Amino acid sequence: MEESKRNLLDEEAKASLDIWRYVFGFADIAAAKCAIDLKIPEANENHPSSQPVTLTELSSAVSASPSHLLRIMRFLVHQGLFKEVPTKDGLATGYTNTPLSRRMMITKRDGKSEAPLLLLETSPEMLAPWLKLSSVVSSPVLNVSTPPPFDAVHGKDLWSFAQDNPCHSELINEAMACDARRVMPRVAGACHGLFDGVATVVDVGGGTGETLGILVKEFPWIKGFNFDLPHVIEVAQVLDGVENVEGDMFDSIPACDAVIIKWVLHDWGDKDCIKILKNCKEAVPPNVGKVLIVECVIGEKKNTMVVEERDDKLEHVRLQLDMVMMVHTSTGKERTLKEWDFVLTEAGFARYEEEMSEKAKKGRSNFNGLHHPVVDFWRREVGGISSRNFSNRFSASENLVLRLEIYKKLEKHKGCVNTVSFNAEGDVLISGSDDRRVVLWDWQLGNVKLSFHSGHANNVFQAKFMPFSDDRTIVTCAADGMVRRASILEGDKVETSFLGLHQGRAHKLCIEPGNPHIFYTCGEDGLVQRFDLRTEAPTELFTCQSVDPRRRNMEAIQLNAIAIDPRNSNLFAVGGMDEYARLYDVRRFQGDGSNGFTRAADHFCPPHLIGNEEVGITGLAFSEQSELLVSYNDEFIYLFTPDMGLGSSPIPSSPISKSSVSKSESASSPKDENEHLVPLVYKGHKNSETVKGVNFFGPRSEYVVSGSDCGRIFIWRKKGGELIRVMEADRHVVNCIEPHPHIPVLASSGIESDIKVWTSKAAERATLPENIELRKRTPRGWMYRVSSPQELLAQLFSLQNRSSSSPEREGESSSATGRELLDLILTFNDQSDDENATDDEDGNSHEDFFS
Ligand SMILES: C[S@@+](CC[C@H](N)C(=O)[O-])C[C@H]1O[C@@H](n2cnc3c(N)ncnc32)[C@H](O)[C@@H]1O
Repeated sequence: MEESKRNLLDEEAKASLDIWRYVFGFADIAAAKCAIDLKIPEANENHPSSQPVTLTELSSAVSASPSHLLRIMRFLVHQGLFKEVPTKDGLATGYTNTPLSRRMMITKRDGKSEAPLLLLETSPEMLAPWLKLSSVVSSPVLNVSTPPPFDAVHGKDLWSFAQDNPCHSELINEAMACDARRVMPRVAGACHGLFDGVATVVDVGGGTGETLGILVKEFPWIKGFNFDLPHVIEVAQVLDGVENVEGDMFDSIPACDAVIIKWVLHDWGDKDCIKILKNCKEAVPPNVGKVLIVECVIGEKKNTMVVEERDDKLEHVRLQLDMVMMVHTSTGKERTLKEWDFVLTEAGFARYEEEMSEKAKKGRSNFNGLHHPVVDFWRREVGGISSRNFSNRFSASENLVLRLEIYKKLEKHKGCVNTVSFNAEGDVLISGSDDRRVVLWDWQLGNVKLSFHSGHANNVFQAKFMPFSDDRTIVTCAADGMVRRASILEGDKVETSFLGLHQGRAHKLCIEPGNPHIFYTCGEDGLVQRFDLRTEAPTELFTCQSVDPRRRNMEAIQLNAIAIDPRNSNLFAVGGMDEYARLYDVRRFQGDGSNGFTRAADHFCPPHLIGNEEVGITGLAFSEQSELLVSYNDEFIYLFTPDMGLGSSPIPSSPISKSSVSKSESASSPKDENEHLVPLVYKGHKNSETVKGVNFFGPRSEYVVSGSDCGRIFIWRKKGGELIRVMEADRHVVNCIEPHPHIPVLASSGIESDIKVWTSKAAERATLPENIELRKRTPRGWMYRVSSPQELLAQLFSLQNRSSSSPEREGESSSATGRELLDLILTFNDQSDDENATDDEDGNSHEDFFS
């Protein structure tokens, strides 16, 4: 037989069967509704013997006539809704549930049951308008004379009808809530990061609040506002973290950081839809606000007029839903991407992003999706970029900086916390403390994931995860001069080992970006070492020396800070006890520690500080644009662009000037003719005590952050240097501020033993405090925190060595050395008065580690 003929016959055969789906199709729905009404799935599920339920047992459980029930069950078993299987003794048969019938349990609120939706759609009020479908279609234009089907039957639109009929309103609300339970956990899962930094969310047309209830549980920092018509709000749930607000979305929507609008826009035609979207847009802050739309997208037609083979069997459901809109709403419709584009553009949204649910995505490739995520789409005001980039763009918002407030205080350490940093993913925070312990935190929950002794004999100054080590390799440096490695083994067992040593304290380490093996350390001995975890011993790169040729090889510059340029990991900068930040190029290292490499490739110093012996550098950071941020003690923070360098041999204008340029004089009248070469300055904080870090904040380093001796955190706009935020953090000095790698979250620590995690959750935007002048505090002496007699001795020896190995220093600045010595002793006395015993959890005292 010819192929075309055979096809025709096949089609005929199929049609002769399919026709009955239409003739008696309603029987499927009605029988399912009957099962729900009688609670047959519940009777099967709750049968005490966990045996198949016999007909007699079932009829008694649901109070139904056995003969009718038998026919209903025969039909539903044939439909695959229930199974009929032999009882254990094999003497009879009984019924059991299937996954499908479990989705029809009206008493279940598990996110799977669709029974309330089925009951709504099969209610007489919703069924009657279906019979009027043809009248809408035959009418060329929707106008007063041909009202939409629902209005034609009930004399008013659905929402007015619901307002006047509380029982029907309850059916709608229950149906919507059951859908929210199914969809929202998926939306929340896919929105990872989307709500970071979002303090307030309004759910427009939120029904009785189920959607927001799920969101605020998932993202507990959110304050939710459930916004709906008064008759819905009257019966809305009272939920923690959710406020119910009545109103009309066509008038206005309460101001918030983000709007969610789920299954609402499809109820309305384009004109109304654009009006609602405009109101959503107005409710959120310009440029950074988010509008999250949860709706389905109908597949586009191809030229052949065949619906694009888009993804999955759900396309049928989407098209059914479009029919529902035609019957039950006045102007509502499901939209294709093009149609969504139209309403979004008309509403003034410049950018948006479409996101498929994971299941819908999978369905695209394997066509077996029996799942029912009709909702597979949401859009964001800021779009066209990946989720991570999206959150990054978001984190740059000044609005978020102004809403930063303490989200969690992490309490476990028993001494000052000298270092905090995040892992690459950003879900774990690592800290190190004077108590010599390292703690890994689930900072979102505020829980300790792991706490272990670093193996250091003194205050841990830095602890960082090595990249691509699955967060199992940690490197540390400390006041004992040691550099150590901690390996997290199976069962969270930790092994620590010695890697290298500095004479005097080892303040900082920096890791080559993306390299799981290589990092650098610097210490008060002026030494910079390169560690490669694949080799046994570190490489001593060089000892930092004075820029003055007469002093070279005589006096090491104590180093406090080291940072790698993220754009060129060959370049790193160091800073310490003089005025110059030095930039080195590791490629110039020749292996013998001589000539080329020991000289820095470039030097940076604000002109007015050149020759100033009083200042030193405590913190360094590179921006994403290779700018270098330098924090000076007893002075300010400066931002150097790469072209501001003084070269490899900056020669002080005169013999090292003791009569340095006075700060105020130079700050107000920089001596640079090239105005653009003067580094930007950030002022207001105080950096006299401790070795204070400095950092950038924001995905493109839009902000500069620093702690202060007054216990506050200062945030400046990088561009222009304007101070925009001063946050109360600690009672004492704040040393360390670390930004989260992806989202607008900060961690801070200092002299107190807790860590503060800051998120943008404040309801109000903060303003600058009236009086930013610093509180007077008794200085403890710059950079001296001496917590044991042993450390005091070590510091004294170090000081003595530095002086004796530097006759010039002795000659020129013996008074400075004497002052350092006095500071040191006074500081120790001061601290030993109020210092608690810092025995760690293992019961080890400091002495144990010295022995
Ligand atoms: C299809 S339901 C969606 C409910 C909920 N968003 C969900 O998906 O579970 C539409 C909601 O929009 C609400 N609504 C209708 N007109 C409104 C208006 N003018 N202002 C605010 N809400 C409205 C209805 O009361 C209803 O709760």
